[in-house]
Amino acid sequence: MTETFETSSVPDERNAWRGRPALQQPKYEDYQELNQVTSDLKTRPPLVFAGEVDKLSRSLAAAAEGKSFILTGGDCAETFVGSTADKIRAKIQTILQMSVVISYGASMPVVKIGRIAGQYSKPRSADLETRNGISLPSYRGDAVNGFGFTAEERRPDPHRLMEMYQRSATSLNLIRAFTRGGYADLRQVHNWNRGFTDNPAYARYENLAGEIDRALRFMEAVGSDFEAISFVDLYSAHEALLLEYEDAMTRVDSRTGDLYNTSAHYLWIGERTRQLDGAHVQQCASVRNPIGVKLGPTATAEDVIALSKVINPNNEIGRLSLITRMGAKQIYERLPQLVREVKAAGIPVLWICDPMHGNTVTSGTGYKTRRFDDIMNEVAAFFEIVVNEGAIPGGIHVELTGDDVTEVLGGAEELTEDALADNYETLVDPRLNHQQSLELAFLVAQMLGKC
Ligand SMILES: O=C[C@H](O)[C@H](O)COP(=O)(O)O
Ligand SMILES: C=C(OP(=O)(O)O)C(=O)O
Ligand SMILES: [Mn+2]
Repeated sequence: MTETFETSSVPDERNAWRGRPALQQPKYEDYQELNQVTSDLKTRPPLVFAGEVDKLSRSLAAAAEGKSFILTGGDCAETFVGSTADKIRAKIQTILQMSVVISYGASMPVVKIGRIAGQYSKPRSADLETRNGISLPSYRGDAVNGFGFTAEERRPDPHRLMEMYQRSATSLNLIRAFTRGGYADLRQVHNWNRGFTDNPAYARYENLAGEIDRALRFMEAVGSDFEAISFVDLYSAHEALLLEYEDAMTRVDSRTGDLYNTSAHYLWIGERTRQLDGAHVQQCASVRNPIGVKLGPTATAEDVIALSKVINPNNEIGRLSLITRMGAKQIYERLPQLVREVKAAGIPVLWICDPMHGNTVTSGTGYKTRRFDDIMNEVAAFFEIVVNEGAIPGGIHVELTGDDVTEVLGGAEELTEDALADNYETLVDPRLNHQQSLELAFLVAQMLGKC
């Protein structure tokens, strides 16, 4: 049967989230205006297709069994003006390079997922931001309001949801072109590198690319079929935060009658919105997309078991990923017991490490930043702990950019507090720059190789 999406006969689960407590939502002035936008969105074509989502689900199942590894990366908060061809290409290139480093180093297929084409909304710690005695609503991502510190900019505007859709569509179009049209061909492995090879990460990558090149030339010489290396699958992902947007993009798959959220392939529920009876959990439970849940240091095995009952009642492998973000200081205290008890409960989960969100600090110069060493230490600890408990370290989830930003302290180039000001671009959380991302990939390859 041809895959189409219909909005007509809508199953009841679709609306089950309504009426549940919904945290971190914009407070719109005019809900009629919101309804106009969401009615329009409901008529728009899906951004992703059920068949693609199902393919990703199978790959996540493989990762849960240790047969592949998940790499999720991209901005903390995408911006509309930052959704340009150059910036998206640089992010894709970074993800491709990291996955080559990991799969070559650890002989493991890497499933590539971008926090791209939809990561436009943010949960915030505080509803208001105060500067010089003036308080305004916090910036909640370009899908909600503007970053500029004026009342007008900070007013939540429902029309931004339509722009989120449009930007996501053009970004996905570009991703599809890059990953299908020759750019992602493994024979381009050298061309993805850039910068000077006196940079340790680039030099290391250059060596590895040389080895891959020789192997490919050998394969070519013996007449291998190169179809499989000429394109890659790069899936899209974002935090499923804005309930009305995600609802408008949820469609019935005509092949099966099942609901799919067609705004992205993979969706995750944030640490701040993972309440068992909350709207976010209910909404994600109703769709067939694979779902991730962020878990901070207060998460317990009881939380996870209860969440699994709601989100993954049939215990499908790969459907539920647990994205732990404990922080380098707390991981040894929190993660071992969590993994042990979840394993003892016998529920299938995919363990993923987010080494970013438990390691946020403010620099002496006032920047929101992270230490590269903390990030590396949390990843290394994650592997050690998960393996020790007899479970499988299935992936990493990181905030990165393909650009040479100065947002995370340290790394081979030893970025200092003073250097943060040079090229600090993020509107919310600090991201690994291009070379720090590669350095992390080498660590992952090493850790994975030991498993
Ligand atoms: O990824 C995002 C941030 O950690 C989250 O939005 C909270 O940030 P805040 O504490 O600056 O509000
Ligand atoms: C807000 C985020 O994470 P968490 O929900 O883990 O704080 C994020 O991934 O940007
Ligand atoms: Mn973030």
